[in-house]
Amino acid sequence: MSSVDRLSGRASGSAYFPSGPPRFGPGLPLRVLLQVGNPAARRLWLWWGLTIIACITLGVQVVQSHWSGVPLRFGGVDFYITVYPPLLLCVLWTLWFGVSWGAIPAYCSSLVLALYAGMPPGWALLFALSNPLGLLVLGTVYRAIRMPAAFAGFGQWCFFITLLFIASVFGATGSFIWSYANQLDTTDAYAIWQGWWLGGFLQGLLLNGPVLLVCTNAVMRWRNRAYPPPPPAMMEKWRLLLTSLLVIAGVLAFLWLSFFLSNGSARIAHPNSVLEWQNSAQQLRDSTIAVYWVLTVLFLAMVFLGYQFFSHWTGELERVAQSLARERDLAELRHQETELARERLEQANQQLAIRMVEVESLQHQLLEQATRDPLTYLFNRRYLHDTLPVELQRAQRQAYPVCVVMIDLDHFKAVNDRHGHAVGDAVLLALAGVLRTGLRATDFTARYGGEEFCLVLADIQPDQALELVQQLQQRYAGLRVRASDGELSGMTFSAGIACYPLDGDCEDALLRAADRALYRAKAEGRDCVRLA
Ligand SMILES: Nc1nc2c(ncn2[C@@H]2O[C@H](COP(=O)(O)OP(=O)(O)OP(=O)(O)O)[C@@H](O)[C@H]2O)c(=O)[nH]1
Repeated sequence: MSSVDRLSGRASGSAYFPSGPPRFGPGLPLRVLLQVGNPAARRLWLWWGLTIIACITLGVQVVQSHWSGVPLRFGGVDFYITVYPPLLLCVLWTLWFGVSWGAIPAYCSSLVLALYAGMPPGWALLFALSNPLGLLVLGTVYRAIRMPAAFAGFGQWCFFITLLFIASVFGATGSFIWSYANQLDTTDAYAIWQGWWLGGFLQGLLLNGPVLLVCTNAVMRWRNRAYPPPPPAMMEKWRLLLTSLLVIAGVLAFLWLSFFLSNGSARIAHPNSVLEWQNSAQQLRDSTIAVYWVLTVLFLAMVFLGYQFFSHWTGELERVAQSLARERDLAELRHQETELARERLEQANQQLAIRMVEVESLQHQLLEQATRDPLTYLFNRRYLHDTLPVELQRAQRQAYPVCVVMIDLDHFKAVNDRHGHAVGDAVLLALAGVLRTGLRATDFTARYGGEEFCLVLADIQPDQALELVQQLQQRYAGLRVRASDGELSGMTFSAGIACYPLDGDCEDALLRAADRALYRAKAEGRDCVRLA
């Protein structure tokens, strides 16, 4: 049974006792008898009604047959054993279904019995309370402690015997009312009282005991099936308080009633004779001592029961507290672990995001390095070879011309030789600037070799391309590049133009055609542009 079930309070038989045989829980309320449509309620009506009738009949039979106080000699001492069959049935109903189920038949039978025996109605109403008082103690304590219903094991039998003894003593207080109402003398009163509680105790032990042993489990299972018990509630606390108060009240009432009625009996029996009065007084003293002995035993039994009760409850509470603490610790641990895992995951995610940015940047750098010329930062030859075929396919699909222009600087070696490589680089950078800014967004420039450049001009006619390249030549010629001994100016380049699809329909053919045109431009004096 989980703590959730405990907290939600769902009916589950016994939340504090997750497994094992059924236990005595709260009594079945009498109002279940109102559910007339319920077959279980009809069965209860039948059996309970029969019980009430049987109790009344048997009660009357007790008076008719003079069963109260059957003498029994044991160890030289006379005992009087009262046989009271209704109590047998009432004990069973009390334990199996609740105090009301046993107390009502017990009250009815005692009342009818007393009236039948001629007791005045006022006394009869009081007298009939004695057996229900004993049953109340029996049933309430059993339910408050929630004893197992199995009646197996030494401890449970000790508990049953002890409680049965107390219940019998309480139940026997009626004997004093009986003696007083029938004006019996003190000796008879104590004999009846003794027989009454001893008889109740013995018949409970010898006759109820075996029935309880054999039938309780089955009856409780039937009851739990027909009426699922509610979960244990804090109500048990006031049940405990009520039980304790009842026990104390019962003892006080017992003391008061016994001495009061005994004195009354003695006076009634010997109104004139002093000697007999003294004898009666002596008997009263002896009897008082006997009563104190009983009370001592009663007290010890209560201590035993109290100890059982508190050890049971403190044990249960400790177990529940420990289990809750364990669950709480476990939950805290799980929470901490989850938090830790969440933090680690967050850190890992952050690291991953940083790495992703780094990888993306590296990829970008690699792509740049792979496709750009490091000096001029124009595209390189590899990019040209990757892109030109794609551009030609697009031109083919959309049917527009593409011009490929090969540019080669004139006498560039002389620049290097005369001014040094740094100035040569500056010249290359200056031309790259002219090419980058002089073309449309759809065109691109690649550095083809050392001082060779290749332009790819989309959707342009050869004469337009010629015009464009000549403009570039003019801008290049107008550049001023700083050199060690002044400025370089009037620089020139030669160019050859090949056009798709006129001069070739693939990259190789176009490049070769443009190269040939360039060669012609060089051969024809440089600083000029030739069409393939
Ligand atoms: N500064 C510099 N020089 C380069 C670079 N790449 C190639 N060169 C030089 O470019 C020169 C090319 O010389 P040539 O092939 O003889 O051509 P040219 O001197 O321009 O003569 P023509 O092309 O016939 O007009 C060589 O001196 C190379 O060293 C570079 O990145 N930087």
